Amino acid sequence: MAITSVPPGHPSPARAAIGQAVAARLDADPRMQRLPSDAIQAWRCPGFLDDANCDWLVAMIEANRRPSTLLTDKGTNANRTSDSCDMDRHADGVRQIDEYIAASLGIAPANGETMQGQRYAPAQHFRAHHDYFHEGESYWPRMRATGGQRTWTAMIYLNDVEEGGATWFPLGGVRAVPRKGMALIWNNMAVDGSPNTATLHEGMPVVEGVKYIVTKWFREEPWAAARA
Ligand SMILES: O=C(O)CCC(=O)C(=O)O
Ligand SMILES: [Fe+2]
Repeated sequence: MAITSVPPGHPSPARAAIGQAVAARLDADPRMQRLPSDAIQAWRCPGFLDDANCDWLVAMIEANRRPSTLLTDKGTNANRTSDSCDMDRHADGVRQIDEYIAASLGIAPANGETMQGQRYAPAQHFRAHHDYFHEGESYWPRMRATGGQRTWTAMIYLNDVEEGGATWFPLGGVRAVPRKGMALIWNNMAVDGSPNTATLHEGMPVVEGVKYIVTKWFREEPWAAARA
């Protein structure tokens, strides 16, 4: 996930096929709005999750949050200053939301990593990064063996933020402003199935208020921890 100058990975027909199938499904879903970009495939979906489920997830994040960690050879936690928590995928409520997100993308729930909750207080942010794994970094063999690349990301904003906290793709030309219940969904791969460097994105600093989100990262294959 660190930003390096070496190519982050290679083309992959399997990932290209996943990208095509999910994009076609989202384009056919009247709830989804494709975001204009030549460089990345991204959709927003206002009202994806209802208020009661958003409030329930916020309460879970409040109960379980701890300072965020990052998977990288170079980064430090200064890159991600929010609090995070893993949502228990087996818990009643989380499982249904997991399945709802997976069904919306048309990806098997088993390919989804554990849903992550995040809370950003004023000035907290998630600096520019890619969600895919850099295949040159030391963690890659371990990731390849446990589900492979992160292909798609689905994020849900759980509240309205007074000011700040937008998700910005500076190379993709996309900026999403948090709205309670809105989903932001994007393909981390390019059309040829290689990691798309233009998916670089950041969670901009919250200026006023608190920002809550949940993120689902989907692997190209079933995620090892979910196979058990
Ligand atoms: O907080 C945001 O808007 C971005 C979060 C993000 O990039 C992630 O969870 O991977
Ligand atoms: Fe991200």
